[in-house]
This record gives sequence, structure tokens and C-alpha cells, in this order.
Amino acid sequence: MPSTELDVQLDHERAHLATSRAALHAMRLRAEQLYASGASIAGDPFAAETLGIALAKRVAELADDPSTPLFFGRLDLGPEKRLDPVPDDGATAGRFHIGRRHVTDALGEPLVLDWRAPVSRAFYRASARDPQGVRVRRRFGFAGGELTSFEDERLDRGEELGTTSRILIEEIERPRVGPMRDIVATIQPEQDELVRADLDTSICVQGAPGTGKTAVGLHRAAYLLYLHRERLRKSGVLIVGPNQAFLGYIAAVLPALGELEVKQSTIDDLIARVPVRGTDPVATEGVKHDPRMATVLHRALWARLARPAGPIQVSDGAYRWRIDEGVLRRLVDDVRREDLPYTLGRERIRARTVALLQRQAESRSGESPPESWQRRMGKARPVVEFLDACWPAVTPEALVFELLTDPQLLGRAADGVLTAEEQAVLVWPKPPRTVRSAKWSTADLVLLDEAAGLLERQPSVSHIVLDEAQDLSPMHCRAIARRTTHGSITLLGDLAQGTAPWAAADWTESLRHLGKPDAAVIPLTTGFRVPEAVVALANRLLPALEVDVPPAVSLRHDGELAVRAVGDLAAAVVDEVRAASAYPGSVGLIAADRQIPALRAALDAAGVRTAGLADPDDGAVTVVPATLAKGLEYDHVVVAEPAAIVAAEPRGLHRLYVCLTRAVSRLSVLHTEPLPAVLTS
Ligand SMILES: Nc1ncnc2c1ncn2[C@@H]1O[C@H](COP(=O)(O)OP(=O)(O)OP(=O)(O)O)[C@@H](O)[C@H]1O
Repeated sequence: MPSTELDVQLDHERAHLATSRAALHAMRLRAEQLYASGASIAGDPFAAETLGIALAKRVAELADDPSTPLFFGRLDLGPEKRLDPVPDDGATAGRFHIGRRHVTDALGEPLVLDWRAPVSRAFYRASARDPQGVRVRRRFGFAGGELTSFEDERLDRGEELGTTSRILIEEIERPRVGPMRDIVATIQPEQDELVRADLDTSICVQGAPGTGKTAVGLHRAAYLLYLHRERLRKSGVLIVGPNQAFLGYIAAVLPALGELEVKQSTIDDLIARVPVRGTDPVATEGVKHDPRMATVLHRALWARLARPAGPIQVSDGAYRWRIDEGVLRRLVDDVRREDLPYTLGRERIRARTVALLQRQAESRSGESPPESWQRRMGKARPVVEFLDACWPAVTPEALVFELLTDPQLLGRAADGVLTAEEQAVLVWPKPPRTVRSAKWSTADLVLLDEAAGLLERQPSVSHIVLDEAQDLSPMHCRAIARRTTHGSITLLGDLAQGTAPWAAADWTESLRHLGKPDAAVIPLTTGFRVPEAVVALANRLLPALEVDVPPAVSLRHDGELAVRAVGDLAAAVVDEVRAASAYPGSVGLIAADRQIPALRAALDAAGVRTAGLADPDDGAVTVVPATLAKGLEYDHVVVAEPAAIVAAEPRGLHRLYVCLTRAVSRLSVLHTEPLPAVLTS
């Protein structure tokens, strides 16, 4: 395109941007006015409050962030795809700008279409081979909210840029500062297919570091909320991530896409029903996370049932009623066969016992006794004694407490399921005296949740996105399965990054425990973060990680890698970090957890500004313990002493693989001890 023509078109697009911004502003003003007058329109205080909340949300959703473009793409559709009834004026019919949210003018005509709208799909999926009715796809380049360039693909003429798009490459190579950003402008076709998968479809995405798994999960959540807003408002979408630092890092993505109400949680917080005040030895933790514990708990619970040993005789003040032992036995057997959660079963026994008494009262008087009579009989001492004897009430805490304090009881429940050694490590060495004084560990949380699931039904969430899912134990997966009985999941992970003792070795097992055995496992293989040279170093570890995963192909041919033997680790770290700070973008120092305090002190002493994960500071060097590096990324990463990272834990090589794959542009590896042999061979 000649440069004058290009300038004309750019001016045209800038004018459209200005019009769209003004329209968004007007939409927001209207929402604010409605909000201000909400109290007077609504009939009563409750309605006023509900309306007020909805309108305040709407106002917040319509906030314009001047640093992000209102649209990032444009589609010119061919005549057969035009949706508008307006006669073709040759200029704008069949033309749609695509952005983060809908913007309409005063007449309700769309100026910008939401990226999730059906028409927008073609922006991500159309190709020269399958143009999907698109004549021209235009991508816009922006700097600080100002439109600076555009790039056209004439799909109708077979032109397609794919991953050679300059705008895509610039976006990928842009320095990272602060929390994670959305990727709506450049979602790739293989990612889009996952983002737009049906709500009822559960998927498992296996992808090497930096292939966009987290991004895909977050965008899928936003997409599902757009498409099924009413349904999901009630039962929700939940994002589960490995730790608070990670959740903090991704927290801004959904609000940037206009989704302000998605809950995010770590798996431990999701299932925590008691405060964690204790820790377990590794061997004990391992057994508690083993799926065989589900059988043990199940057996321990149902072993509490006893056969009725005698009739019940109940007086209601006027008459005395009796139910024979045989009838009670049948009653308990019948309810047992109904396979209800335990507490529901107990209540059903109570209800049926009262019904039997009621029938006797009816046949005597010919009238049905009042509800108050039924309630009284349900609480009558002989009825409660019968229930307590045959179907005793129990809490999850009491059930787990009994198992962990009583070797005999545990032995009966675990017979043929756990070995004697496994049973021995489960029992508390110093048993607490009461349930209340128990110091529960994080591993106990999965047992308590499993027990709670045996007692009561868990409410179902419509969709759960599970990130870094390779680290979920089978018992974690069961906890999620209980919460998605009627919902679906997006499982995101990389088997090579599994660092937990129970890390998944293949996805089939995890999916089975998650109750979604038929979910497809889909690979993502294009790497958007880690430069080629760095991927090549990290990939040397793969054979030692004993997992079968497709290797990633990096889109980044830039980037630098330096591996240096040094004499004084702290001094070298200070020098390296100082040198890194000369470049734009973020700097992260990753080291074994126990080395972090000394290295941070050395940086502080040298006057280098540092920040921890809990207190992020954009201009400072973030000091990251290796165990918290998962999912994070920095432009320049300094990994200090790989041997110490490997030595710190049984799956230390997997941890090192995670640490080496955090760099967006440059990775410096500094070591005083020899590097792990697999890295140098
Ligand atoms: N289509 C895309 N366009 C631009 N950037 C992208 C795209 N996909 C992913 N990215 C960027 O690549 C980086 C890595 O993405 P993300 O963190 O989602 O990867 P991941 O697979 O979850 O990585 P890890 O396994 O290390 O957690 C992020 O900065 C993300 O914004």
C-alpha cells in the first residue's frame, strides 16, 4: 500500500477509535446516571440495592483504560457473510472492529464487537485455506493506547501471515512489567479452539512452558461467562492455581477483559474447612494423598453402622407406639442400599421411622397427626437412641480424628488396602486429646474434604479451570470431582513441571480421579515465552524427567543465554542483576529457598532494590524462591546455583526445569558447584 494511502487509512482508523472512545464514555455516563437515579426508580430498598449493585458493576465494566486499545482488529467480510441489512455503501458494510468489549453508538449500532461474539471467531480462526467469509483481516499496532500501525491479510487473495505477523511478534517480545496481561489481540487458532470449547466439554491441555496454558484457561473462563452469563452467575466459574503469588500474578487478566467476579483460589484454600496448624513427614503426606485413603475413609465411616438390637417403643404422651426389630433392620438395610451420603442416610432413617409411627397413629385415630407431632417424634429419645446406635452422627473432623488416633480402628478400615508401614505412618505420634485440639496439616485437608464428601453432597460449580494441574494429587482431584459432578473442567498443565511428590505421570489417571475420564488431552506446542536458546538448555533435562510430553517449538528466535561458573555466588548475583537492570523489562532472581535470604541481603547491601512475591514492586528485582517460581515469568531471569535447587527436594530436577523456563528474553545461570550432569552432557 502506498504510504499516503496508508496514512489516510490510519487516520480513518484513528477517527474510528476516537468515535468509539466517545461512545464508550457516553455508555458509561448513561450507566452512571442510571446508578444515581437507581434508588428513585426502584420500588423498595431491596430492589434499589440489587439494582444499585448491578448498575455499579456496569459502570465499573465500562471503565475505559486509556492505555489499552479499544479494538485491536478488524474484519472485512465478503458479501455472503454480511450480517447487516443496511445496503452496502461500499465503506463500512460487513466491516467489524474487534475489541475487549462491545461499544455501541447512541442508536445501538455496534462500533466495536466483543472478541467473544460469534462474528469475532473468524478473526482468530480464518485462514487462507478456510477464509470463513473473511476478505481482509486487519491487526492494529498500538503504543500506549495510541493507534500506530496496522497489518492486513487479504485472505481472499490467499495471503496469510500466521506466526510471522509482525504485530504478533512485537506483542510476544514486548517487555513484561507487572502482572500477567491478556492475549485477546493475538490468540492463536490452536488456542482459540480451546478457549471456545463448549461449556459442557471438559478438556485437558498438556503444554510445555510458555505455550499459553494459563492464558487459554483465563480466556476460556471469560468466554464462557460471556456466552452463559445467567447460568454461570448462579453456580460460578472458579480458577484454581498453585499458590497466592501465582494467583496475584494472574489476578488482573479477567478484570481487564471485563470479568470482575471470577473467584480464584488455591486448592488448599478451596477445601480448607479447618485452619492448618500442623505439618506431616513426607511419608505420611504421601499416604494421605493416596487415592486408597478414599477406600479407607469410606470403610471407616460405613463400619459405624450397627444392626438394630431390639424394638423401639415411643410414647407421645397419649399412646405408646412400637416398631419391631425386624422392621427396623429392613429399614436400615433399605436405606443403606440407597447409597446416599451418610448424613442424608441418617436423616432418611429418622424420617422413615417417624413415618412408621405416624401410620400407626393414623390407623388408630383415622387422622393424620400434625407436623409438630412428627417433629417431636423425630426427636423422641428412643428414636434418637436407635439412630445413634445404628447410624451414629459424625463430623468429618471426628471421623478423620478417630482414624489417625486409633490404630485398631485404622487397622480394620485399612486391612488389605494399606500396608502395616503405611498404617503406622498415618497414626499421630502424639495424639491430641480432642478433635478441637488437633493440629491439622495441609494433607489432612484432603482427608477432611473426602470425609465431608462422604457425609454430604457438595454444591456443584459450573466450570473449574485448574492450572498447574500436574501437581494435584489423586485426592485433590477427587475433591474437584465432587465439586464438578454437574460441571466441566479445563485442566492445564505440563507433566514435565510436576514437582509434588504425587505429581501426575500421565493425564489419564488425573482425569479418572477428576471424574472426567473421557476428556480429550490436547497438546499446545508453540512456545510464546522462552527463547529458543533457553528452551534448548532446559530441554536437556527432559530425558531425566521421565515423562512423555511433546517438546515445544519456540516462536522466539531472539533472547540470550549465559551459563557461568563463578567464585562468589552472592557477588556474581549482584553483578548480574545490576547488568540486567540496564535492559527494559522485569528482572527475577530464582534460587533454592534456603539461599534466598542471603542473596537478598547481598542485593540489599549492594543498594539494589528488591521485592518479594508478596510485595511486588515494578522497578525492583523480584527475589523468587524456587518453590514459588511456577507459572511466573520475567524478562531477565538469573538462576543461582542449580545444584542447590536440585538437591533441595526429591523432584529437584523437575523444579530446575521450571526455574530455567521462566525467562522471556535473557537467562543467566550462575553456579559455584558443578551443574547437574544432565545439563552438561
Ligand atoms: N497468543 C499469544 N499471543 C501473545 N502472547 C501469548 C500468546 N499465548 C501466550 N502468550 C504469552 O506467553 C507467555 C506464557 O503464557 P502462559 O503463562 O499462559 O504459558 P503457560 O503455558 O501457562 O506456561 P507455564 O507452563 O510456564 O506456566 C505469557 O506472557 C503470555 O501472555
